[in-house]
Amino acid sequence: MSELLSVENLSVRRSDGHELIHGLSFGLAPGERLGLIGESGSGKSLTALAVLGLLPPGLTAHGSVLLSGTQVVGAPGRRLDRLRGRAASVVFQEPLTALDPLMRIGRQVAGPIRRRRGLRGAALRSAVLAALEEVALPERVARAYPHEISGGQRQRAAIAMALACEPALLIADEPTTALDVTVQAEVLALLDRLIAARDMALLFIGHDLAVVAGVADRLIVLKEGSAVESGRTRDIVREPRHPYTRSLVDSARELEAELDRMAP
Ligand SMILES: Nc1ncnc2c1ncn2[C@@H]1O[C@H](COP(=O)(O)OP(=O)(O)OP(=O)(O)O)[C@@H](O)[C@H]1O
Repeated sequence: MSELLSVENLSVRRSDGHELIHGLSFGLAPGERLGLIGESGSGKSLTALAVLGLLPPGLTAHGSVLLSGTQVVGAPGRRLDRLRGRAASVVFQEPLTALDPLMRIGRQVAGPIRRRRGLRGAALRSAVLAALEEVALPERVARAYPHEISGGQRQRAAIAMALACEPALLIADEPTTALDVTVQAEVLALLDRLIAARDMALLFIGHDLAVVAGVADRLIVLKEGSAVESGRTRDIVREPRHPYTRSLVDSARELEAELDRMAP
């Protein structure tokens, strides 16, 4: 299978030379689901941003990131603009970062649909409603401003915007961490269904093993900017080799046992 994303020896450095990500390598084929797991500050978000060529000022990527055959490291912004959305789009932890507070949801979802599919007028309006329906949002949400809907609905709207570009790869950076547990489960099930239906590849980032293992077929365990373990999710959960991975598995099991005890 040809690779959609090929990351080779990726490092991220600060301008003073301090390295935050140390030589990561991984690949993703169409339809594959990879989870990046690690504690806060382990470098998950920087990896996602480096893949999209979106590192904040002062940080630089080194190595190679081939996204749909285009080299992202060192590429001019214009070339990457064409790639973002189509090759890969992203859903962040906090949906408000993706949403404009002063614009109604319908207009925001319309933006990427117009750019990607060139629709206008009535055709654009019905495509927006279809996109909202796909993420189980009622029609009235189109007329709402972000602050008028719930956190779960905002994240669904952000997912609709990310999917409107029909990306081959969806990067989801802690997409449910800011949500209540029940809403979290609904949004995860929705993502799972949409990704399967569109045969998209997924790079799913999270700190909660139970959540990441539930969506990803393969895992990379990150610690202090390095991959300490990688492999099939099933194998890692059954037989973690690195002590850090073992601690993640143990705490996920403890939580599970605790929930079992609390269950009526
Ligand atoms: N703009 C920046 N300038 C300097 N250092 C940064 C910058 N952004 C992140 N870092 C540092 O890089 C390291 C990795 O950060 P990153 O945000 O990728 O972690 P993370 O695993 O995504 O954590 P979280 O789960 O809290 O989002 C951290 O030590 C962080 O302090």
